[in-house]
Amino acid sequence: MEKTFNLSRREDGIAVLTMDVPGETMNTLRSEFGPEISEVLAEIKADNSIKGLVLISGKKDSFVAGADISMLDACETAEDAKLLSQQGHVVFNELENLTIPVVAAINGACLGGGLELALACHQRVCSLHPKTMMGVPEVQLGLLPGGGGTQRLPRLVGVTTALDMMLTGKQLRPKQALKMGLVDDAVPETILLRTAVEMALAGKRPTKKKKQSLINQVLEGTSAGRNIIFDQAAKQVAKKTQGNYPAPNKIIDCVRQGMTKGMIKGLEVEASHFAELVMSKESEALRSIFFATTEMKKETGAGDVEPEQVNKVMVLGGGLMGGGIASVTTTKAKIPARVKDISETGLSNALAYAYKLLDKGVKRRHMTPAVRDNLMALMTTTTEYKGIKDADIVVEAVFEDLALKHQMVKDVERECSEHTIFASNTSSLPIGQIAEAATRPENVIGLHYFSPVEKMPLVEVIAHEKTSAKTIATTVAFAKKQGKTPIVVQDGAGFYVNRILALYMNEAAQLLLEGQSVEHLDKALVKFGFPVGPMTLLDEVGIDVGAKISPILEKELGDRFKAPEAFDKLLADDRKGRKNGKGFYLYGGKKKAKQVDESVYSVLGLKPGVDTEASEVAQRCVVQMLNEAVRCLEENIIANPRDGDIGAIFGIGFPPFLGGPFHYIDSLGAANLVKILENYQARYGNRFEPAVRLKLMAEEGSRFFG
Ligand SMILES: C[C@@H](O)CC(=O)SCCNC(=O)CCNC(=O)[C@H](O)C(C)(C)COP(=O)(O)OP(=O)(O)OC[C@H]1O[C@@H](n2cnc3c(N)ncnc32)[C@H](O)[C@@H]1OP(=O)(O)O
Repeated sequence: MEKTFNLSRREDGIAVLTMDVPGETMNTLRSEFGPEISEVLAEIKADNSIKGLVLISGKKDSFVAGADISMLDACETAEDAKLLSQQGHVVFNELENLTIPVVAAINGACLGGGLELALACHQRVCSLHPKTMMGVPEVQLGLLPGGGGTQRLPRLVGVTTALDMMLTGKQLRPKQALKMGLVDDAVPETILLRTAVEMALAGKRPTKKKKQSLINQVLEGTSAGRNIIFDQAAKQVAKKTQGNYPAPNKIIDCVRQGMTKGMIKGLEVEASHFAELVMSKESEALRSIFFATTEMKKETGAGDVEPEQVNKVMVLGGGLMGGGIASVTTTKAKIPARVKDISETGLSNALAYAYKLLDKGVKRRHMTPAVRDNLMALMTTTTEYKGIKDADIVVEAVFEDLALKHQMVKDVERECSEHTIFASNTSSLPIGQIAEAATRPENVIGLHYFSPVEKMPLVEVIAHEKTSAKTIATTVAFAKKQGKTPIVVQDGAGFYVNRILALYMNEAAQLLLEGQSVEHLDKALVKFGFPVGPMTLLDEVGIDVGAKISPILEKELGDRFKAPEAFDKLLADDRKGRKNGKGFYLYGGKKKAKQVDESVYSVLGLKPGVDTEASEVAQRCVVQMLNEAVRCLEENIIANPRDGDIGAIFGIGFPPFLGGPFHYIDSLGAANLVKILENYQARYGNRFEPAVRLKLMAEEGSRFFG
């Protein structure tokens, strides 16, 4: 079998151990490497001519991406997982206990177990390559660093910094890593190996500890101080996770026990907690998201049709969405974008949007002012159709008005080229209706972004029946260059995400009208696992936007989408939400904590009654979303349950620890969900009628995933 580790000896006495997993684009750690690495370490220990060791990756631009997640998925018992962690401890301890200096030379992704491997070396030097990132993202998989990271990281960079890294899973750039003492040097890739060799030749030197503030020295230097840190961390975790994610508290416990009772005890606790987490349903759900998104990275959205190159983009409309779309085009995809708006105000908004994003990067030292200015230069503006003849794709982000979009289609076909794609950012209008104005309907597609554009990873790529495969493939590739996760959905009012969201929001509105308070509704759904509650979301999206979409959905999809008429009173009272400072909550006040605008009850003619059980409130809203997701699948709006899960998680923040609507239905059981829906149908009406496919699955006892 081809070896993963290759040991080469240099004349200066430094040995270079190169890790290069055969046939893989990334190095990952697997238990099968155990015997091979132990053999190599024994060879190194036995060879007195070796004065030092450099560990480097044989991959082009990645070091080690962590433990092989598929290996973790294959664990059948907690004992299997615990053994993996313990094996890692043995190998990393053996590496750390070598008497010769060991230096990790890091170029590219150094994540999870990969960073833990580097932490077991005596020193670390990384390259300044754009892909060089270091972090322990295990928490995003519902796990914890199980290769000694919970013990070595705090001892290297301090408890506070280590907890921040482990509880957020943040990935650090070279200069950040150097500043915090995670690495001893950060150098151009061309001299990475040479620098590592020089460090090894210089002999073992403890990594320079970063200077800590006096208060941090006290907090971290005493058990009482550390307990304050741990207790604070636990409070923040409870607020952020609402108790839905077990990993963060286990991370805190590993660090607490290790710092209190020593590293050996800490490693024991780490292996036990790691094992429990590998077997947890939350981690299984989060790992499924990793596998899904990794698989989606390779898909063109149109089979084996190759995308066209997009070299120039035009954005019609410089508003909130247009500004965001132009910004991610220039700052992420690094493609020139020309923004057209009818007013200079709109154009300046788009420029300001991009500048604000980029300047944040400068302030965080992620980029230099020169890079910012170069990227800003990629965005140009116009109030005329000038300088767009060579646009490869035009993204329109104008008002949700069909006639206006028809005019845009005609303008673009007149002013641009025959190959130019017309992509509409419409959130609800069927693309087929927009394409009716086109002489080249094969070039018309939907490209639906979510607000805020720079933060929400999902885009829906909506093909109408005449959209060409080339248009789909080109649009999908373009969205990926913008850093988006695209799902290809079929044409239909509300497409997928807004369609399942609409029923969820309508049910929240019904509950409000039944006397539930605004804050209770929001707290119930946040407790369930959503990032924000439905009333907050309506304020953020815009009550007027919701009111515009509802009738379109009701007309196309049926009465179940009928929004409560009482909500018309909100618009009559000019309540649009955050955008005009008047909605379910108060805006513009000095108080940090959001406050409900109590006057909303009188506008709706309500007196809040007794808030019922939060789980019941959440369930009524969520089962509406689940049921409609199944309908979207049976109508082929979405291609498969995987896309439905990713769309809901990345588009509206469906709780990731549940794996998405379809994974959640599997965990609930189709029969159980049908029973809940039929119970609600009897109590609240036919809007709860179970989807046909769901009833069939209930009868068959089938699941969406194996
Ligand atoms: C011991 C404990 O601490 C446990 C751990 O270490 S848990 C693992 C922690 N590591 C991670 O969570 C990193 C996961 N990977 C990524 O975030 C990304 O892959 C990347 C940032 C490293 C690279 O991203 P990108 O350049 O977009 O490349 P792909 O995502 O497409 O990945 C390329 C191929 O590598 C495979 N891969 C990457 N990481 C892992 C992993 N940890 N386990 C298994 N496989 C991994 C990925 O599946 C791709 O494989 P393919 O055959 O090319 O499809």
